[in-house]
Amino acid sequence: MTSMEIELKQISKYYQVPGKEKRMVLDNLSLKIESGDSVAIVGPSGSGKSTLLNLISSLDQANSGVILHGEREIGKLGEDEVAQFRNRNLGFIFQSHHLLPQLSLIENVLVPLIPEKDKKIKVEAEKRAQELIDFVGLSGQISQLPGQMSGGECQRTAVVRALIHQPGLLLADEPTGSLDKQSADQLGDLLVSINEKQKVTLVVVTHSMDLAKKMKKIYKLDNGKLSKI
Ligand SMILES: Nc1ncnc2c1ncn2[C@@H]1O[C@H](COP(=O)(O)OP(=O)(O)OP(=O)(O)O)[C@@H](O)[C@H]1O
Repeated sequence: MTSMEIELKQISKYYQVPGKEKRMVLDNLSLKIESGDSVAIVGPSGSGKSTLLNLISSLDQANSGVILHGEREIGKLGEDEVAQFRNRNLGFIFQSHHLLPQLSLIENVLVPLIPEKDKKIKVEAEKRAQELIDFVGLSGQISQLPGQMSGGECQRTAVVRALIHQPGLLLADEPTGSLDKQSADQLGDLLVSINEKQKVTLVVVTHSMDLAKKMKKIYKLDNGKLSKI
């Protein structure tokens, strides 16, 4: 997989809670993210950052507009196709690492391969897992359980898990939100080197300007609109 270009054309998204007025969250918004770019989305709480990420990742659908991943228009794919597209092309990192507590580091990293039937793909991914674990500096800890690792180490493990299928796009929602300053700084640097060396486009939603500043571009989301800062 090579890094992916993403384009959002005139996207609008509103929520309609019964008995309440329609709430416009994203208002006719356009954005082009070039292949291999690293982009931070910042903005006040409730401005729609996670909503935007959910649309890019096809977990949610816009009310109007078009989202392109390379040549592919996400809104035109059927449910199964979208799920397959997500599995094969996208990697996700969240504020919480979501590792399974009863599994070791290496077992957690290999979880996304459980449904994989193709032996060759599986073997290649297992080899890649080892290389990625080396890359994030955790090769000495592959047998440890999440409870025996620090928050930063768990989050780095989650990064490896997100990269196991060689996604073209890595999406991170507040990836440093639960880390102390030093671990947050380390994780930010790791995301930057992954963007540069693993050929993956990176989109990070964050409240942290320290993290945002590590990305090549920063956009602020406010009142449904994006502006470059
Ligand atoms: N499923 C939903 N139904 C109704 N309203 C929603 C839904 N999801 C989000 N919202 C509303 O949409 C707005 C944007 O939410 P979103 O979570 O995208 O903001 P955010 O910028 O990520 O916030 P934060 O920084 O606090 O995580 C908020 O006002 C929120 O209450």
